[in-house]
Amino acid sequence: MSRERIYLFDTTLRDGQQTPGIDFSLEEKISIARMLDELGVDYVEGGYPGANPLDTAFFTRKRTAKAKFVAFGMTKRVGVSASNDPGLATLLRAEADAVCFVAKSWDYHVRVALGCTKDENLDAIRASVEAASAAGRAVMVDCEHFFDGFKANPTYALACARTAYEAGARWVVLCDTNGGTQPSEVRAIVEQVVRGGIPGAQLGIHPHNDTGQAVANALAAVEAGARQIQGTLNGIGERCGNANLVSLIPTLLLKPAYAERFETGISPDALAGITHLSRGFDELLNRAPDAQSPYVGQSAFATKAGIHASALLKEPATYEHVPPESVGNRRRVMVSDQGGKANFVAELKRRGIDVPKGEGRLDALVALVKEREAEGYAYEGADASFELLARRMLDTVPDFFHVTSFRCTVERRYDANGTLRTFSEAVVKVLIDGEEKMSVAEGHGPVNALDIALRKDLGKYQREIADLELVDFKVRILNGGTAATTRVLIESHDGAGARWTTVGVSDNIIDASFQALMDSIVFKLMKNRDLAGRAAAE
Ligand SMILES: CC(=O)SCCNC(=O)CCNC(=O)[C@H](O)C(C)(C)COP(=O)(O)OP(=O)(O)OC[C@H]1O[C@@H](n2cnc3c(N)ncnc32)[C@H](O)[C@@H]1OP(=O)(O)O
Ligand SMILES: CC(=O)C(=O)O
Repeated sequence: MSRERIYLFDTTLRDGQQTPGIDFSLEEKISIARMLDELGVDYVEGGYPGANPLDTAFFTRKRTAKAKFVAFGMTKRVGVSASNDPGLATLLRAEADAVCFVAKSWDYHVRVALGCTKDENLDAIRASVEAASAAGRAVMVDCEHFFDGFKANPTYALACARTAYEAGARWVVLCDTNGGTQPSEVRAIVEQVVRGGIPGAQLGIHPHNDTGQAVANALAAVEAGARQIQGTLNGIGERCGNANLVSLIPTLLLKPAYAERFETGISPDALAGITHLSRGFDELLNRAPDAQSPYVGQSAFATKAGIHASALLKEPATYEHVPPESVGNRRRVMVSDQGGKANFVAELKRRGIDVPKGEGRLDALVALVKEREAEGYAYEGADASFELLARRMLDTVPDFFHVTSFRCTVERRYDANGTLRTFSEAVVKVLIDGEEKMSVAEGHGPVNALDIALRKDLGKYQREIADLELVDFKVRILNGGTAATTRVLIESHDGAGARWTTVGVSDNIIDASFQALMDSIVFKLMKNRDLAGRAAAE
């Protein structure tokens, strides 16, 4: 049975640019357009030429090789002809394969926002579509607020959509601009539009995520007949975002309900690169990826639960809805107080430690981890501290050096210029091969001073830790008050590109930080000797 084609339209560079806090540079727009082109979407909407110099510059040449490159803009203004509308002229001068107009389709907006008659708006839609078609562009019309408009005045909303279709638009796109429409309403309204004379093969959906259902709304529209979906990478977009193409694409390709009926332009290889793409896009946005993101998040195929891990390791399908490799993600069986022996055996194996499930020392390790987690440690996020703990119990960890004491002071006083400042100083005494070394350092705060002092003179190990860097420091107070237990997580990396996280817990924040720092240095020394860290680069 032949499958029907679903067309994917990406608006990361236009609606995504309307996300609070997101502002792409020209170079970023160029590289995102390339990423989308390689992914295999059908349309890349580049922005709004004429709205700002950057978007105008972006449209001085076509930015995609395979995908159709789309310029966005509003329909002509009422009161001027299409040929005399400066906004429309800029749009048609843009180097693009297609033009996507935003048109009003809610009579309330026509009255309040445009301040014109309903017929004048219909004329503007018709004239704009005809002008862009005459200029050789494929035309799409985003019917803004279509669903709210249809609920208020179905005859007029449908008239706007039909005007666009009859004037020659290739796609009429129904927008849930305010994002409040529910999937059942989307399905019912799209069905009525198809019955109202616009073929599904020319209908698209542009859902917003204000009730967390943009993806569900896109799928509901497809089920009702629409064949174009507009969305963005990682779901960015105005307010709560747009339909997340990174969630939609795997669903369309992997779920039989869609995969058996429809095809898209996305290849299985591109699908297998989607985790990498999604995380690379977050990197470009300079933000941490959402661990719980469907399909591509770090936790999407992770389990802490002992009962799950035990079955998962027998047959992955017991707890996985699709194979993680199909989207380029990986299975993670984590160790924590929720885990049983199966979690530990799997995680230890990944780290190169083979231990049978019946081994007594394994029971002791599981019990120790649960006991320490009750005290406040969290090993699921502190891979290196877990590995050191396990190796101390099941293997060996060399006694590289021994810190005999440390002291930190914080002083708040006026400096020589009369400015009130804080000064932090640390003194660390270390025993290496029976020889005691003392280091003193100043830092931006006590933990920084301690870190500098600890790493200032580690004798024969000094050169080995030169490329060790602390990249993140997280403090969590586990119970209230100034006498609270504090958990510190430190993320480190080295010149070889490996990353690892260590944990310390104490009722003193400096002591908790010190434990995490010590684990990080010992782990690095172990890693240098190939005694640990086989999983640290993953
Ligand atoms: C739902 C969406 O996401 S649509 C996309 C929204 N994105 C953007 O607005 C980003 C880019 N926009 C801009 O840079 C500017 O708004 C511009 C350049 C387009 C227009 O700027 P200005 O001319 O200064 O107008 P301003 O932004 O103040 O107001 C919008 C005008 O467009 C009119 N307008 C809005 N939608 C339409 C439409 N579909 N067709 C015709 N006119 C429209 C409004 O009535 C208003 O006109 P008015 O100034 O006579 O009241
Ligand atoms: C066009 C658009 O972005 C919207 O209606 O939400």
